[in-house]
Amino acid sequence: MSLLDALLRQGALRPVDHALAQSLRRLGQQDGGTDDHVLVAAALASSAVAQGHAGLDLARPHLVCAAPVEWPAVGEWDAALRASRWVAQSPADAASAQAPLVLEAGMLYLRRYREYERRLAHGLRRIAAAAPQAGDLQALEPLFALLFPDTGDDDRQARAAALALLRSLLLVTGGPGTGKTTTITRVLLLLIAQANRAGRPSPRIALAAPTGRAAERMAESLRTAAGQLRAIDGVDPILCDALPDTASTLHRLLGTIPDSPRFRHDADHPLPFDVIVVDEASMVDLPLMCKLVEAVPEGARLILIGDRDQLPSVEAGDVLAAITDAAGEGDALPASLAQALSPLLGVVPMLETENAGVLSGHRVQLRRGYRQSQSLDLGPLADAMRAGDGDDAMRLLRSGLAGVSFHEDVTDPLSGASREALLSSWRALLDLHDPALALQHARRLRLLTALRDGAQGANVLNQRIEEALAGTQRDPYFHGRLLLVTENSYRHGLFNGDIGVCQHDATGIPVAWFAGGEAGVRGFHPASLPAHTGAFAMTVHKAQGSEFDSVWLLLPRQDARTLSRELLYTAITRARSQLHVCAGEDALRAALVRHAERVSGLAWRLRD
Ligand SMILES: Nc1ncnc2c1ncn2[C@@H]1O[C@H](COP(=O)(O)OP(=O)(O)OP(=O)(O)O)[C@@H](O)[C@H]1O
Repeated sequence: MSLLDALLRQGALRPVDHALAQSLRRLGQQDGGTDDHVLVAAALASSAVAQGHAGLDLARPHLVCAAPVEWPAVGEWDAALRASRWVAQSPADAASAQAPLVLEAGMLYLRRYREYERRLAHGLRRIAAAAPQAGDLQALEPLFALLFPDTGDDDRQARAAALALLRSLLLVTGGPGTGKTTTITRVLLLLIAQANRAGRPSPRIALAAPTGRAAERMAESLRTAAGQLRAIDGVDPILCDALPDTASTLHRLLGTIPDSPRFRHDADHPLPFDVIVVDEASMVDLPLMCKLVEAVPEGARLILIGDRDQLPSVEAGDVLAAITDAAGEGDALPASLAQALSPLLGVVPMLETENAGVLSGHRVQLRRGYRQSQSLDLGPLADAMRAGDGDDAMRLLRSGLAGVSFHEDVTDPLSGASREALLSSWRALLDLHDPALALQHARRLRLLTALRDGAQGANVLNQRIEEALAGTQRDPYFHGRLLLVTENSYRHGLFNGDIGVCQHDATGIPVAWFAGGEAGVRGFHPASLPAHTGAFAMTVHKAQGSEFDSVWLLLPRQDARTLSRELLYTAITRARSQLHVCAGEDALRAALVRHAERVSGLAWRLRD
């Protein structure tokens, strides 16, 4: 039996992956057939994209397919692909310009994804290469000193702000509460001051994030940070007035075209902004990042903010990780840059070479956490999980960190002692009649799970919670039910990940309320809503970009492929003041061993 048939028989391929291989087999029949190695690689390249990889790494097919089969030797596979008419080879293989597959640097891509990767790398290089007008940095020094009073070798927030003045492309990465938004607000204020001093109008600034909820949070944090700036003696309030106070989704920023994968803004119709700031960049996938970067106009700045240790985007990507890898880990700056920034930063570590790569000196990793909640000591556990250190994570969980409760071996938090703790919080929603208050209350508690389906999946958990709150004969939109929107609807202004609450009006008619709009809340008839589901429990993937006062994390009884250290890290860092972890040691350790690694060629495309 051929390897392709064996994979199919084992259920290791989706019908669509198999269909691609089958069509190549059929088309190749007149020319003496297509090698089985090529067919398998084609099916796996298609499957790879569905699993978030940019393509198939021939040396690591197990990342795409866990079937217990013997994979072809890399050399043999590579030779078969090179000999195939379906496979174009880099750099430019004119003879097979229409080939559906591309082989490059040991990776087999579906042509479209290789193009996204190539175009994204090209676009990032273009932005990084543009040096913005620095102006007189000395003149900005008094404002800079007010905004960053602790400037010293170790103040990375100050480093990020100073770099933003001289760089068109900047990545600001860091864990929750490391001051990413605070820093960016100050960066924007400096850019406004810089323009005004030079007699130019304030820059046109766009704030965006991949989901509606993340955009809302970004705008909220920015408004808070702007409020803090106004309180600093000596900061001109007119500069603060020029700060943006709203953010949109990336889709809205780029302008969706109904039934088209294209956007209104692209390379030919660039975005009408001078500074584009994107939060939660780890959630942006390869095609979207490519389209965004291409729409950044010549001379504009792009600032990407994110936490690379979080779960990568569901779609093909892990773009942020690849870009940060290309930018390098170190803090040292090329000598010319370090010297240029010395009026603001004093002495900074310098690189030994000026040519350390196109993205060197374009990234700052913020390390110090500022959101110190007395009640929640998450830092050490987050560090252990990020590092995949099972021993340390188990020790910390068992030792009882402030605000962290470990319910070891609990596989069902909806039964036993924890049941009432969870239900009583949600029951309070049944008695609230003010939608704004109910939405606020909804942020207090969330049950997060790694799975969508099965007894420990979000769907079943929601059904059980809803039954406990409103009975078996319940109205599907009972008063107090929480809803999660699962698709973007521009018509409604509702986006994947938005949370709403159902309330019955005085006449008993159900209305689904969501945050937003002039009044702070917007009501919809439930029948008119875009696709949605219950939201008392949700998957960690859906919770990305949101925070809750109290998080209950449930891990599956047995190891599951979706478990990874990134999933655990993302889940626990959603908690603001209390974290409950319901898990067994085996599942926890298995999750921490697994790295949600994504195959991508972006880092090498950006490196030289
Ligand atoms: N340099 C600083 N000194 C004191 N407090 C700070 C500093 N930087 C940030 N903070 C405070 O820390 C808290 C978190 O800051 P901020 O919201 O900017 O972090 P963040 O990294 O954007 O968080 P998140 O990942 O949740 O978006 C805020 O209350 C902010 O005021």
